[in-house]
Amino acid sequence: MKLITVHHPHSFNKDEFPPMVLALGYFDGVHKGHQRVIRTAVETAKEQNVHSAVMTFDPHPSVVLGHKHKHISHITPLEDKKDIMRDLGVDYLFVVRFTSEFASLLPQEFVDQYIIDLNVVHVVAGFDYSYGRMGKGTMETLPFHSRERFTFTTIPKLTEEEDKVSSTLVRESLKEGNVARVARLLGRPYSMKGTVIHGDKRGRKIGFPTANIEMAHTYLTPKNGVYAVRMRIHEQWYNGVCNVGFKPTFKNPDEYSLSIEVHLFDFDSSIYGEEVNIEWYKRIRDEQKFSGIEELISQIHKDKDTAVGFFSGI
Ligand SMILES: Cc1cc2nc3c(=O)[nH]c(=O)nc-3n(C[C@H](O)[C@H](O)[C@H](O)COP(=O)(O)O)c2cc1C
Ligand SMILES: Nc1ncnc2c1ncn2[C@@H]1O[C@H](COP(=O)(O)OP(=O)(O)OP(=O)(O)O)[C@@H](O)[C@H]1O
Repeated sequence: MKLITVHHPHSFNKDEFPPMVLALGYFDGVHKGHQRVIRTAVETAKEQNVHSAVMTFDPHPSVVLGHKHKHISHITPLEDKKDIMRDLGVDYLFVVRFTSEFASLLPQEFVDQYIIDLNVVHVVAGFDYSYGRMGKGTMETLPFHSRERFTFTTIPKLTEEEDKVSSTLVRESLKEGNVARVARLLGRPYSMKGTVIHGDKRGRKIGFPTANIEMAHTYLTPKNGVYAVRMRIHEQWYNGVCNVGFKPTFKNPDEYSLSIEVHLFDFDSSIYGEEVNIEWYKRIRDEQKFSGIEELISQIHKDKDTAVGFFSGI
């Protein structure tokens, strides 16, 4: 897959690219709705014997457009998005810098400069895709703006339990800790890359050694609490339990800092500095402040049983 970063105004012209089928969207999460859009682009390109392409933006438009909620954390940070696009068989990934100048392009200017001038012969986007200044361009206006230079496919709404599958719904589900729903929306478990760092070294003493994880990119963290997870180290997956939170049993509110720590089952090696991948499967409970270590230990035993039971059932 070729990665092309584009800064507005660009100076590419048609001859620099082969004919392409282009999927359009921000694609945070590359959820099942996005996958339909991208797979359709890849399949259509194969049928027409041309190349497939995806155009995404960076940073998220909300950062530049001054929305109340700016998305600076991601479901799939750009690095992970690239890997997923590659796995979906995309030939070209265009990452357009979403600047205020780019955002102010008229819909016709966007189509001329970012579709027609890049040698796109067919566009694929979802039913609610919008483009150009104030999002005035829609799938209804695309035939007019296309100047009959390309054709297009509109992907109908994909739903899950009557809700539209969307990046917003994935973000909300992560905020509620509903990682099981997130996995249904993404078509794969939520996953996060990171590095094992040093913690307070208390875990081993209480019989549950934990790997403290520093996230590699700007991931959204699921709601504080305890989860059944899998963690990959050196290509090998292990089951475990993860606590996301402040460890209120041991810390005072003035020293709260968020930690993500994983206790793996059947594992006993030193892994400081290792790069790992965590997959989130099921929320078990809220993080609690226990009145003593013994209570915490007996609760973690129960958490472990819950997670073992969960993994033996799938
Ligand atoms: C499955 C699991 C559940 C946990 N639940 C809580 C909790 O509810 N409250 C809390 O204060 N700490 C909780 N912890 C965090 C422990 O306090 C922490 O693992 C221990 O203090 C070791 O921290 P360290 O690795 O930084 O030394 C949990 C840890 C694990 C692995
Ligand atoms: N559920 C869906 N069904 C069909 N197409 C979708 C669906 N969700 C998104 N798309 C399409 O995928 C492309 C990328 O979507 P985009 O990332 O812009 O928004 P989104 O997933 O709807 O998230 P948000 O919650 O931020 O609006 C767009 O063309 C969009 O119309």
